[in-house]
Amino acid sequence: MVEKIIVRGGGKLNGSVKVEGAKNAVLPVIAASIIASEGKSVLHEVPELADVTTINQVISHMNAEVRTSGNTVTVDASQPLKTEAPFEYVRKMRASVLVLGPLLARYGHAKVALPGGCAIGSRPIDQHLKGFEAMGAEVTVGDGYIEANTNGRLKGAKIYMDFPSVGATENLVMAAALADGKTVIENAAKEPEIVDLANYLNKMGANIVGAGTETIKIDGVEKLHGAEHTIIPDRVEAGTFMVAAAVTGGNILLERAEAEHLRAVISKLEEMGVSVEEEGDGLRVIGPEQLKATDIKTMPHPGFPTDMQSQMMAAMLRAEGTSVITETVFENRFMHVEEFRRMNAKLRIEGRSVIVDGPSNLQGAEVEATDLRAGAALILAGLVAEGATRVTELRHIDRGYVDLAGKLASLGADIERVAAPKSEPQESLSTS
Ligand SMILES: CC(=O)N[C@H]1[C@@H](OP(=O)(O)OP(=O)(O)OC[C@H]2O[C@@H](n3ccc(=O)[nH]c3=O)[C@H](O)[C@@H]2O)O[C@H](CO)[C@@H](O)[C@@H]1O
Ligand SMILES: C=C(OP(=O)(O)O)C(=O)O
Repeated sequence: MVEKIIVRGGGKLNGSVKVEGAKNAVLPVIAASIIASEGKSVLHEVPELADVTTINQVISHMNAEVRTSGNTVTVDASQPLKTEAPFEYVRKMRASVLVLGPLLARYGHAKVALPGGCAIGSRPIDQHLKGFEAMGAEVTVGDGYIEANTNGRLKGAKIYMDFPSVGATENLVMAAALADGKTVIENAAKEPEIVDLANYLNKMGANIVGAGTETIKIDGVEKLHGAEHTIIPDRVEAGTFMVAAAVTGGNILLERAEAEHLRAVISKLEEMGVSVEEEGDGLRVIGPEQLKATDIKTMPHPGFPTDMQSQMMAAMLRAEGTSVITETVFENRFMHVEEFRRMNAKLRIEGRSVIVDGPSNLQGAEVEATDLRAGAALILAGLVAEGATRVTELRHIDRGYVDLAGKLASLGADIERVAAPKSEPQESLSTS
């Protein structure tokens, strides 16, 4: 069914929202669950997202048994698995490539469709493949597939990553967990989701130290077993609701939000005049009457996260003065700028930066979610625009947000998700 979200700008948002388990933590954790040759894994706080359905389909296709009950997912991968992930899944979700490391480590073979480019850039996976090769795998790319093979176990290796890639770090940590000997990954990504994955793997019997720092050391073991694990809260979902409070001058309690994971976002919001205080197991966020301008540069963790760039741009549109936002992680993550312009936003792209002349007098318009965070950012702008904003291409938003419209409505937003008339063009399926 083709749907759209209609949001009408107006009041301040008030109330509380529970933060879901993190999309970017649960995807590698479910991928990692297929390494276990014994026992089941029981995963808690698994968000009901389209991407979670996709990764579950990928591993079910390989013969893993996946059971979902509310926010708990049980994975039994103890039976022999197929070692291939076809294009029909990888085109829906690039994170499907995270099964490469576990399959290669457990079976010495993996064949995964090559992910294409996507709305935010070309996103190569050379750092993943370079690491597998350093561990002794032979990697070939052809006919739209990546195929990796090794004779016997992978070998522990010293790997220097040219850039602290999140996905490459995850793939290599999973592969190294079952390798013969010690692996040291230098210039590793330090994101909280890497720490969550390492904690889960250690519960499965792995021997990983240093996750969350730039050097991760892994002593390979011969086999891993299923384990019970609770997924960390989603810092990007939390950050998105923080911006909702900021732009509307609202007062929102984010239950289960983890301040430690959100340092950069919190300090930038504070510079803009937003109050953020720890309360209970979460964060209370209070927006000011008038936001102030600020400058932001996206960086690998603990720098400012690229996944919050477009939402912060929405906040800058409401801020007094000139803000500059610079994207250094992805080559092309400004597709939302044109959509904001349709809403009468005053902003321009200069190279890798966007200059925002605030505050803009935002007006509702028909806009397209060009990627999942861009979609969220357009809704945030719609919360403070005059009239109705209609956001289409919701499949992107559904990849990463559980019932975003429903949660905002529960905080007092005038927002609804409706079926679009049949005469409108059907959504096409493209690489995410
Ligand atoms: C499922 C998941 O967790 N997705 C997150 C993950 O994506 P993902 O793991 O794809 O992001 P990476 O950290 O790998 O990519 C960052 C940059 O490095 C480049 N690169 C990456 C790998 C490689 O082999 N070669 C290469 O050139 C990419 O094109 C990109 O420009 O981290 C990103 C950066 O925080 C987030 O925006 C995504 O939400
Ligand atoms: C870019 C994102 O995700 P993915 O890497 O899954 O495309 C995101 O979560 O903002």
